Amino acid sequence: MNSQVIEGTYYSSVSCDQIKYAEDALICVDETGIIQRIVNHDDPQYGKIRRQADQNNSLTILASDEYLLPGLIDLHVHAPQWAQAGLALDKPLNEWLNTYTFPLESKFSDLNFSRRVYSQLVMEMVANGTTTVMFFGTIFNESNLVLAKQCSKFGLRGFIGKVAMDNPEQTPEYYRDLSAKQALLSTEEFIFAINELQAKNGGTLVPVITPRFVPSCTDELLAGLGKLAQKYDLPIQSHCSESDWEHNYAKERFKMHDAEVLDHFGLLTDRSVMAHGTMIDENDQQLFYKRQAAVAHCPISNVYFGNSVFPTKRMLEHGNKVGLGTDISGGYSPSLYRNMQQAVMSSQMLQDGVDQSISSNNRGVNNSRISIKNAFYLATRGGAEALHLKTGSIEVGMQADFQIVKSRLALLKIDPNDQFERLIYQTDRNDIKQVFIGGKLVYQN
Ligand SMILES: Nc1nc2[nH]cnc2c(=O)[nH]1
Repeated sequence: MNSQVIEGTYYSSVSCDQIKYAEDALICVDETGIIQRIVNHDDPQYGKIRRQADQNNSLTILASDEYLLPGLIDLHVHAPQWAQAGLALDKPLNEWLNTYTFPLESKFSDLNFSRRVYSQLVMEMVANGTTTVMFFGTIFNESNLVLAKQCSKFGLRGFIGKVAMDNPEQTPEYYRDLSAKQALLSTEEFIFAINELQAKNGGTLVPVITPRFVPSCTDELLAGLGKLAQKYDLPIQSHCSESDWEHNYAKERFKMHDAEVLDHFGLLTDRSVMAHGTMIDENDQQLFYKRQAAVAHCPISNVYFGNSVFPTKRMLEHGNKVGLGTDISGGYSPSLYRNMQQAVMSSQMLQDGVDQSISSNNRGVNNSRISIKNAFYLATRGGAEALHLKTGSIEVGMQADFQIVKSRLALLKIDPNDQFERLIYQTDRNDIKQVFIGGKLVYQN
């Protein structure tokens, strides 16, 4: 039984280079929120299915300048940092963390403050067409549960981590887990609490093992978190070789690269999503591939803190798993559209190089440019594959996570591929008319 039928033109990613497009299709969603059937205009059943849906009041008809797209998947968000999005991005990562970010995150022991920030953040993400998010919370479980409840309230699919950080040499006394043991206990309590909430509220709420990054954790904590991930078969998130500073820190402390350290402690698995990776080399890339671990590429944030451009094209060509992240608030924008645009722009700069005093032959890295289709893949299918979720594409059997986008300035008649490119470059929050998660309307503009 269809509980809902959407009639209109849709775009969906088929592979990293290919999109699917159909005009005036019927997207039929069953009562469990799964896409049950897609009926093309020339299908003999089209008229009958449309008529039935119309009679049942379950037909939504898109206007000729509206498009159905899959909901976007944000693989890297620091939820508490929404309160400072756009602040102090001229500082290097280490200074930004110590001067702005740790003091801010320490305020989330206040649950009223947490509620104010998280209700606005979750609403903002959904309004930007994002339907699944992998979040870092804070070290405070009660506050992390406020975030989880806000996700449930809006229906947002939330992967949420209690941040673990216990290294006295790299974290301030006012914002640190008391010990590795306490951080592990608190992580385990958080896993139980999220599982309970998920069982009660339904939707998708998943606890995530979250060592902040290698510098902020002791060996005991990293090892313990690796064991917890294995014991409960959970996703893992952290940062990996985000900047020169982080990359060199791992080399000094462990005589290894960040990726190898994470692997050594059992934190690089096929359920891992590691943010940034701007400094990873070919060996690290092979290791990610071998473990089937994903990278959350955060192109806006990388401009500020990355010290280099992530080699997206190289990773995709080697078959590595890659998705997209806003990295609020290393990235100032909650919009994955802004990040898709930036991913393409940054890749072009990697290809061309940026220092005009170097001859053009030697200035950049050949074959680095990605297309808007590649970027759309990262924000949809790539993210879903990283999280092992059946969402991110408009296909039978997938979750009905959708957005309806209104195209502006349709002044020219152009071909569907060009129209798609324009749509991804031009869309912003105001153009997103409706958002559905699991077939349920969760946002209306
Ligand atoms: N961008 C970013 N990198 C980090 N590395 C450790 N913590 C953080 C954080 O909050 N943001």
